[in-house]
Amino acid sequence: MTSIDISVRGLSKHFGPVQAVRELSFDVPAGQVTGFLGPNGAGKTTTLRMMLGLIRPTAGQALICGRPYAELPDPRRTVGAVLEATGFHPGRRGRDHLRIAAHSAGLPTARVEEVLDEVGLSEAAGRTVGGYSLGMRQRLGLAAALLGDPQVLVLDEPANGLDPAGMAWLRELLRGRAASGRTVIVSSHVLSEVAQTADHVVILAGGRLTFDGPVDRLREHAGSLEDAFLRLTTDRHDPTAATR
Ligand SMILES: Nc1ncnc2c1ncn2[C@@H]1O[C@H](COP(=O)(O)OP(=O)(O)OP(=O)(O)O)[C@@H](O)[C@H]1O
Repeated sequence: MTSIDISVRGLSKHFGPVQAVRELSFDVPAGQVTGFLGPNGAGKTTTLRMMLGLIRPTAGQALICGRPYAELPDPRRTVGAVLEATGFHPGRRGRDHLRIAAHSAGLPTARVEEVLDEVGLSEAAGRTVGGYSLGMRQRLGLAAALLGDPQVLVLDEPANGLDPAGMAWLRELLRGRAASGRTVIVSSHVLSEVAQTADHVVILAGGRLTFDGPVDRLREHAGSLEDAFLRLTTDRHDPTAATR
């Protein structure tokens, strides 16, 4: 039986009158890449932030390895997350950013060179982050998330700023982690970006779940993946759309 590393149950979030996430329930299995998809404003980032305990749900809960994020005994080794490739000190070298992150998380600084190599930033590690491209900042964020070699990786739009070679590299890295039994959830508003990487897809529209199942089942919804995605994100009231 597949083990479940993240379970979301009845999760809702209102920001005043805005219903960002509505009664969302789904599981993220271990050993797979789960694509978390939906158009702009669908509620993806809000859901990921609730998973990571950064915002409080209006209702429901998200559990990681059976517990709310705040109750994980060793969160840095359990979950690595990249929500946005910002917040880096521009005058700090890439390597120093990771050393500080490792130190403050109680992780061995020896991991820094390993993750730099893993994300292809070893050569640029001595340069200050202010001179990094968006793609390089994405790689640095990912390196920080990998420091604790976590079981679960949560990535919000990690392909932003990556060139085609960078996308191919990211795909391989995520597939490799899933193949070693770890869990990856990766959000995107572009289906084609994750279709080749994901085994499992969760789609949101207007804060609601419209699809939850294997990528192959998504293909059965329409002639092409793009048609399926459009159908599932523009016709929110189709009662047959949400599948398990
Ligand atoms: N702090 C906030 N205050 C008020 N409204 C918010 C807040 N955060 C998100 N929202 C609203 O919640 C809805 C969902 O936003 P969210 O960022 O979760 O969507 P998303 O699917 O991640 O979109 P994108 O692909 O554009 O990043 C949007 O209508 C957004 O404007």
